[in-house]
Amino acid sequence: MSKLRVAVLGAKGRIGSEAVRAVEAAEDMVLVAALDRDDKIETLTETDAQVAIDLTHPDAVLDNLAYTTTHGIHAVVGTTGWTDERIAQVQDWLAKSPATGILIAPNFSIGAVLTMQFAQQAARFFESVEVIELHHPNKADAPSGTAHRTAQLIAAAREKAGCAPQPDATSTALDGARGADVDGVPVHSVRLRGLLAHQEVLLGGEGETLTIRHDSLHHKSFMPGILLGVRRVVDTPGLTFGLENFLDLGN
Ligand SMILES: NC(=O)C1=CN([C@@H]2O[C@H](COP(=O)(O)OP(=O)(O)OC[C@H]3O[C@@H](n4cnc5c(N)ncnc54)[C@H](OP(=O)(O)O)[C@@H]3O)[C@@H](O)[C@H]2O)C=CC1
Ligand SMILES: O=C(O)C1=N[C@H](C(=O)O)C[C@H](O)C1
Repeated sequence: MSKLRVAVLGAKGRIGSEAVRAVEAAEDMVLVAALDRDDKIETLTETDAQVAIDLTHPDAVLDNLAYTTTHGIHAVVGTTGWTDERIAQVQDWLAKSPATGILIAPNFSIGAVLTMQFAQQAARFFESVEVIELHHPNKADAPSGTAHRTAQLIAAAREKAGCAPQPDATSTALDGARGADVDGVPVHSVRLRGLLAHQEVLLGGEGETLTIRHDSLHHKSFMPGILLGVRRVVDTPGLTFGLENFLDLGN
């Protein structure tokens, strides 16, 4: 069986450099390009890349996807900063290149994906729910893509179940004290030297609380998900949002 021809964009970055090692170590893949800022993206077509893994920056990812999609190169995207408008733009490009697949995953770690699933399941049973994400201080975006997605999933589950708005008597607050409001769910961002990527979902009801916590302690935690994404995206045309779609979770 021929090996998948894979390129990494953001190859010198924290997660990109780990992805380069993971692709090199994968028996069914060959690394054909490792590009970073200022490298020319045309290398992707020159090296006949089948899949590009984008781990760059929210400011760079759309230009990269414009190129890959136009040239029929599948993409596995970990870069954050996704809004409805940006996703609609990607869908437009895909409509003109219907055989191409793109996986955008807010988080490639299995534990983080499960955290999102558990939070979604639990959300309707508690009056209150808030999300705290904690990351290294070099992170560009806040809240994290994972926390943003977690809050969206929680809000959708609560709306579907007809939950009342969360209790909160705050009538005076410093700017930011109650976090960012994502569809009615407060999301708090901590940036702290020594951390990598961590998230807590706090749920509270009368006389009880439930805390769902996940910790990524090393960038290796994201690699099995990225490699799975590469293997699956080549047979999955169109946009897939979230690694859970490739995990056969049975829901
Ligand atoms: N989905 C997931 O599971 C995960 C997602 N991420 C996300 O991945 C992204 C990268 O994170 P991280 O590795 O920590 O960041 P880094 O800043 O360490 O790495 C990003 C790299 O991409 C380079 N870069 C910038 N623009 C381009 C471009 N146009 N083409 C190619 N390379 C470019 C940067 O260069 P320069 O330094 O010169 O700017 C840098 O080397 C973030 O959005 C982060 O949130 C991170 C971990 C897990
Ligand atoms: O920047 C990071 O480090 C991470 N980014 C992703 C996010 O914003 O959710 C995934 C993980 O949290 C690590």
